[in-house]
Amino acid sequence: MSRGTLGLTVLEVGADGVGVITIIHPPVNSLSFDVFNSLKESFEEALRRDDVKAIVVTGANGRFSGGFDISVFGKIQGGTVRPKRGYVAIEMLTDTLEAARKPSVAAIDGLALGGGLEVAMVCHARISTPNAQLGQPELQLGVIPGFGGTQRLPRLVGLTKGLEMILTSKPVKGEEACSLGLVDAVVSSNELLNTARQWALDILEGRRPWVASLYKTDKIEPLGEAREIFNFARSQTKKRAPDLEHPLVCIDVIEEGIVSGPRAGLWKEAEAFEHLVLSDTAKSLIHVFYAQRGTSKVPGVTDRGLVPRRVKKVAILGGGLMGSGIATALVLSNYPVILKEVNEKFLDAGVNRVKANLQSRVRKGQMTQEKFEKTLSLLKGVLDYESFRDVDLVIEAVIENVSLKQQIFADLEKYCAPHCILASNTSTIDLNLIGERTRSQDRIVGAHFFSPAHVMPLLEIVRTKQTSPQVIVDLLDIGKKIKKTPVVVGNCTGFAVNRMFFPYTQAALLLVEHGVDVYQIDRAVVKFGMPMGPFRLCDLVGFGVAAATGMQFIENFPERTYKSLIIPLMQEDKRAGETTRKGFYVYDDKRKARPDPELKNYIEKARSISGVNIDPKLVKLPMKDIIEMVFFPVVNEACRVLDEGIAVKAADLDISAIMGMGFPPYRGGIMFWADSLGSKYIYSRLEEWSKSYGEFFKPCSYLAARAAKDIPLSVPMELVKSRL
Ligand SMILES: C[C@H](O)CC(=O)SCCNC(=O)CCNC(=O)[C@H](O)C(C)(C)COP(=O)(O)OP(=O)(O)OC[C@H]1O[C@@H](n2cnc3c(N)ncnc32)[C@H](O)[C@@H]1OP(=O)(O)O
Repeated sequence: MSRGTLGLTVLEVGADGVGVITIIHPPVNSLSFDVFNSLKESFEEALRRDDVKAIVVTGANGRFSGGFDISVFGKIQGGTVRPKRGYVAIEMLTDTLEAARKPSVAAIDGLALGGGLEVAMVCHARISTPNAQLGQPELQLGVIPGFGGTQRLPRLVGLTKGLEMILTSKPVKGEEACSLGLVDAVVSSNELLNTARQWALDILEGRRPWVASLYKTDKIEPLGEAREIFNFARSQTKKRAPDLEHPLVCIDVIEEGIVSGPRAGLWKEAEAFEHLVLSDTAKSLIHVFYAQRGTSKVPGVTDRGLVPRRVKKVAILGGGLMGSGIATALVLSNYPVILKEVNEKFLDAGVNRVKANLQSRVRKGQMTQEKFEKTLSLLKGVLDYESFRDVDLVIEAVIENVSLKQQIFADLEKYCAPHCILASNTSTIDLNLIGERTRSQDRIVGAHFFSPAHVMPLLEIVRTKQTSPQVIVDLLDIGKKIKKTPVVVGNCTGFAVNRMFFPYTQAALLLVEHGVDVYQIDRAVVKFGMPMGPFRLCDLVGFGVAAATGMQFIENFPERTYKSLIIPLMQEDKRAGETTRKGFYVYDDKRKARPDPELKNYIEKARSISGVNIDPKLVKLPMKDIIEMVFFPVVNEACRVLDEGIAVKAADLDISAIMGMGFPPYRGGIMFWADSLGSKYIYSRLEEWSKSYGEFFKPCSYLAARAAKDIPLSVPMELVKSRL
């Protein structure tokens, strides 16, 4: 047995002559250097000992391994750890484990991801359970598989599938892995170890093949064909992620192995990995990995030892777009749901929306007909509150009308059990106001979903000063169960995401009125990595929604509102965005957007009414400046949100921006990106623009204070106080 502080492996030798090496590093058995060193020692011991004839590698507590220990990336980036090139991939895995004179079999339960799968692939066979997940998700972290995965996976499953698995980062489950040739047999968890032991002995005695996957060639196409596959993958990758370097490097590395042989491929992989791990993209994506997990750690709430209560049944009020989307998300995660509407017609429409959402999954092959029936049977439509007595959570998703919501919450208090959580999906109305006519303030909470609610990954959990920590812990748990990333925020107009969205749209409108081309802004923003520009998004959301949300901000934050007339003028002409086929763009039958030459008339009219002149400096504004003028006001607002305590930490705003606004994850989120540019720089730019274009750009006091001492925006306040 070898021990390390960051995990270890244990070798146990059975009477059958099989040495079982177990990776132990909770919670996911990640592979730190301690684990690797211990793995090498355990292996060498197994090879030395005469009572060991064959080896099985497995992971403790039903998880093979979640891959290389991601926390080590930070140490490599910080220069405190400098791994020797090729040490793990070549010296250890290839020349010690794969080349061993005793056969080894990987017994995979739970997870074999990244480095975990790479360890499994150097074994001479793999047995997995049906639910095991096997994959190479490294590209999601801005790196490539670095322990031989680029070479072995394509040799086991074929080039096309290997490229697909690596480029999409999507894992496959046991059965599929078996049909692809990635694993050799699928058995239940109970049978896993015994089957793997026997398999290892069978290899030893020649009853099963002894395969070194690095040298397999039977699934690799002839060179000409392989090159075509690589070129196709390159062109698809460039289309999907034009700004990212690492997916293309990954294709080059795989190709090197096919063209020059797998050992050359391993060396190229090692070299590329070393370079990529230090890239800004990897730093950003690794930050996002931790930030995403950090959203469910809320000081004063999740550190009290509270256990989430079991939510057995949920009721939803309102079967509109939001209500039906939320219902879909819940039934998809096996929650029985009651959907309440005010009359049969609306109820039918609501239920049909849920049905359509589920049917679209069946059409896309993501759900069987049988599962569809079963999932839909979890939904029950009702017209009154009678069946609300045994629900544990209600989510109100009716129209944004204060008195209606107040009435609903007063009714809920009468009909629901005292423990039932009373949540509202409001995106604008103060929760204190909504609960004014109840005495249930401690169980009133916001559950703000984003449309379409069954697709968008973010859930804002909005707490008031009275919301009990238990209710927040319960909602965090439900959020995770329905596969959302929950972010806990304070109660204010717009919460975190809409607070950031508002200046984004406003800045874009301000620029247009001062002379920047609408389409140039959208192009710059898309080039920056957003899924679409602010104007295309306005068209998609519809001017009605955009204007209604805008009004909330104008009322609440008048001093920093830029009042553009472009949208109201278009609305006067019955242009409302994509639904009317005319907005900032015009749309054809297939909803394809084209620039509209008539748009300039509205812009000119808006300018003349508001007395705004074209600024020659802005007419040919470079891309970089467009991005800064659109996003620095967002940074400014994010600073206010943090300063007011609406968000708990900067990383939560990074996740809110990525999942709620579509901010490019490879830039690490809004605050992470801002810190890469520096608070001083952002402050000086905003200050300069506020002189030319008004209060809208005025840097807030949080930003000013940080800039004065050049302190990063994301450093927590407690750590900053002494420096300010
Ligand atoms: C050279 C090599 O090719 C490079 C690599 O191997 S890179 C690593 C590749 N592996 C990955 O990308 C897997 C990343 N992990 C995951 O996707 C998910 O954590 C998982 C599917 C393994 C488990 O998911 P889930 O059960 O929901 O638990 P989750 O909350 O995500 O993780 C549990 C804890 O394990 C940690 N963790 C997960 N994977 C980790 C890893 N590879 N390294 C270090 N910590 C890890 C998480 O940070 C979290 O810590 P916390 O409790 O302190 O917040």
